[in-house]
Amino acid sequence: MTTSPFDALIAATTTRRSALPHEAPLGGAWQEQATVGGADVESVVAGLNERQREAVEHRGTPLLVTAGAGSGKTRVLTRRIAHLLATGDARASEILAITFTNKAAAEMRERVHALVGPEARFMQVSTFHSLCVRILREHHEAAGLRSTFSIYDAADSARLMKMVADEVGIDTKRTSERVLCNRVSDLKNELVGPAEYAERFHRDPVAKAVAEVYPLYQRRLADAHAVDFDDLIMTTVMLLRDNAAVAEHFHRRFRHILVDEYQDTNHAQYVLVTQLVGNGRDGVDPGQLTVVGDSDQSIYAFRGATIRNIEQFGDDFPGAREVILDQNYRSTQNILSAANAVIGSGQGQRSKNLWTDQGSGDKIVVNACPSDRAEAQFVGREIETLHKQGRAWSDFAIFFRTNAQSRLLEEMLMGAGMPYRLIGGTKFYERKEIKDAIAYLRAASNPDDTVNMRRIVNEPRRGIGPRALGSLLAHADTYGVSFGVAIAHVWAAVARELGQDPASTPGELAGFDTAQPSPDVVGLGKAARANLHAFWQILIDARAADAAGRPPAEILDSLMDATGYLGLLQASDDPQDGVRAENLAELHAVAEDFAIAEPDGRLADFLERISLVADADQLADVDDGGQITLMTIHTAKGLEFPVVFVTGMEDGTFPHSRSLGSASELDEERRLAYVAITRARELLYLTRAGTRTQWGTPMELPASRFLDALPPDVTDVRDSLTPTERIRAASPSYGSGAWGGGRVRSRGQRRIDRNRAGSSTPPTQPKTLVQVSRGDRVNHDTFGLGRVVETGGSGASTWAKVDFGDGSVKRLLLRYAPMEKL
Ligand SMILES: Nc1ncnc2c1ncn2[C@@H]1O[C@H](COP(=O)(O)OP(=O)(O)OP(=O)(O)O)[C@@H](O)[C@H]1O
Ligand SMILES: [Mg+2]
Repeated sequence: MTTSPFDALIAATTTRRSALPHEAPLGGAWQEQATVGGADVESVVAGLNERQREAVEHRGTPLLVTAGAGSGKTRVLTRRIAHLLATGDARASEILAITFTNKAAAEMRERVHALVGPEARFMQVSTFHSLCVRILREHHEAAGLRSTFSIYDAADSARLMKMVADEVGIDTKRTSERVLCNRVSDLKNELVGPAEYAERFHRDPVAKAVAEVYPLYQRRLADAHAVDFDDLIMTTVMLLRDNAAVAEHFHRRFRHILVDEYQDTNHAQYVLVTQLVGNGRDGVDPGQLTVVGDSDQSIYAFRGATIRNIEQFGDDFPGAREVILDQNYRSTQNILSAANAVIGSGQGQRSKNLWTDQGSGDKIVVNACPSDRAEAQFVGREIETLHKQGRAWSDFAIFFRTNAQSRLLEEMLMGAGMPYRLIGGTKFYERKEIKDAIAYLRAASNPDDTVNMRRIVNEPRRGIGPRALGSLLAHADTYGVSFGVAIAHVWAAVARELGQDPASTPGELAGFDTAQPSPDVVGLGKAARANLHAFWQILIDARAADAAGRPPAEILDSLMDATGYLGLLQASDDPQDGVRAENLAELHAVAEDFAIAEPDGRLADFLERISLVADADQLADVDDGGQITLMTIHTAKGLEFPVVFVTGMEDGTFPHSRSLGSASELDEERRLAYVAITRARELLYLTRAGTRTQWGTPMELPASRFLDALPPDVTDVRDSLTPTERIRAASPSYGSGAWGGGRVRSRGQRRIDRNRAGSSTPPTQPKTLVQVSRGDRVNHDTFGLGRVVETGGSGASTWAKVDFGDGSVKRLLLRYAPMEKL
């Protein structure tokens, strides 16, 4: 088995003990200790300004560091850890730092390492999710889980939700499984369990549906020995709440807890932090908590993040000290003035005053291009020119609001032969063949994982149609076993028919207790039975290989070969199948890399590793060999680049069309604009397109309202529109005519995935206005059923106030609202 990071922590403590000079005068451990002792406290605080230094040196009470973007919050956290170690105030194993992405965690570990030496590796730096996985794996029994529990990502959860909705007879055409998943996710982020939710009074039908599916969804997850992403946090919170001994263990272990990007923590994460800090009632002094954040960079409200956590830090942790940083070290003054102006133009935001002593720098280029294609070309030309002037490719980042915008930019870069990497986007792990291959690995690792088992049982086709599927499901139901075990029963029956003894295969490999009688599944054809037998045997062989310590890459290869999955792709003359086969080769490479990093890593460890790869982590995999970075603004949080292009600065693109009906969502878009602008160190470009093709229809969009906020003296406005285009693009009402014939997407297409950073949500398709008047009943994609209580405005700016029950009345611009009249 792999050593868990916690084992490493324990080892660290042991090392320190045996590393006393009189016990071990020579050897690695002792030298390690010498390096730590040798870290010089002064060098750790060198170059910090007075306030930063104050935060780094503070001891004794909880500490909140608030500051605008680029003022050194993350730097303070890193230096503070190094300072705790260098002064001997803490051992590395007593430190827990929580970052937003795994990439940020790796960076922090590296920086501390550079400051204090190898002891850094014994501290725990991770994201909330990775931390919880580790806690749950370590205490799985107390948490009521198997050690090999699966982690379902958003797509797995949606598929499970679909099955559950079908089971209870909820029409997912009316209330899509995504909507149900989002609601359940919101509830989990608020730590509201299924029983508690069921007790509430629900007026609106979506809420009623949620109350119905939530308990069953949880039961099906438990049946499959799986947890979804939100469960990771909620289950850990329950574990620490209900199990005092486990909680005390962590209070003793983590004496210093540091959280970056605190403005983006949700309620569940906040509770987790307070639990880890402890309250002293178990006889262990509360841990020392340090959090840093910027409420103006809160961009995850859609995942339940709340700046309440920052605003009420003082109440939550009495006696807390607050340190406010104001000097920015990242950007030029022009960039900062633009950021100040954009954030200050919101209603809900306080004014910001970021400043630097680095000088005003170049002006911000604002350019309107005739089309999205022309915009991509403009970006390409600028990058080429700057590159010729000596800038490295890695200096450039191109941002967009939604992933759908990346394709044209990619085509342009590919066409021009410029090296780039796309972070997020068509995510590797979301490709069908990759999901299939991982489903095979998961099904091998956990025979009860129903979602993945069902995904592959007929993939590639092995004659398991709806009828055979029905027989298997009925069997599972009758005998109270999982879907996988139903297949195992077929395998056993066929084996007996072939004169073999199923009991000669150990239960861990077969997926059920082979010593017990296994009833046959009724209603299956001969071919289906033979195929299921072969299918299950392949999974048994994979389990045997895993048990024998074979590396995950090898298990993957034999699964792909034995099932014929790879063979079919290779034999196909569809070029896309060729790409799919290449992607599988890429997955093989991922597994090999894993084996290098964790030579003893088993299949379950590999699966855990890949379920936690956040989008931004792809950054870590690429050397800085000079590539332009393409990413959504959400994934850019915390990062910085010398030259930044923010594209798609149009009302309806950015701010996103979905946000236009709600002041609070518009404020969130504004904060996103502030995050985007403050990533730039030296040069900033804000570009927009007069027409943009969305869902196959070219649309004319007016300039983003965020551009209006920019102070004229810091911008260099280059307008490549013709005068007519300019007039058209300036008139919001013009657009609605052009959209008249727009294709209206089906409901399920609109809101794709709220759970994912970088929001891959495609812009809502503007369409002919819904005509509604007071009293009409409507169905909104996200909010469900409601009644119109007021209407106003005219033409493209017609709005309606809709009461969706739950006490929520929303004002929606009809032009953008994904809503139909009933
Ligand atoms: N005292 C300082 N002297 C020189 N450079 C500094 C100082 N403090 C921070 N920096 C640099 O300024 C940049 C921004 O710092 P950092 O990333 O820590 O800011 P932040 O507040 O965490 O930003 P964000 O809000 O975007 O996460 C980094 O390049 C950092 O190295
Ligand atoms: Mg930061």
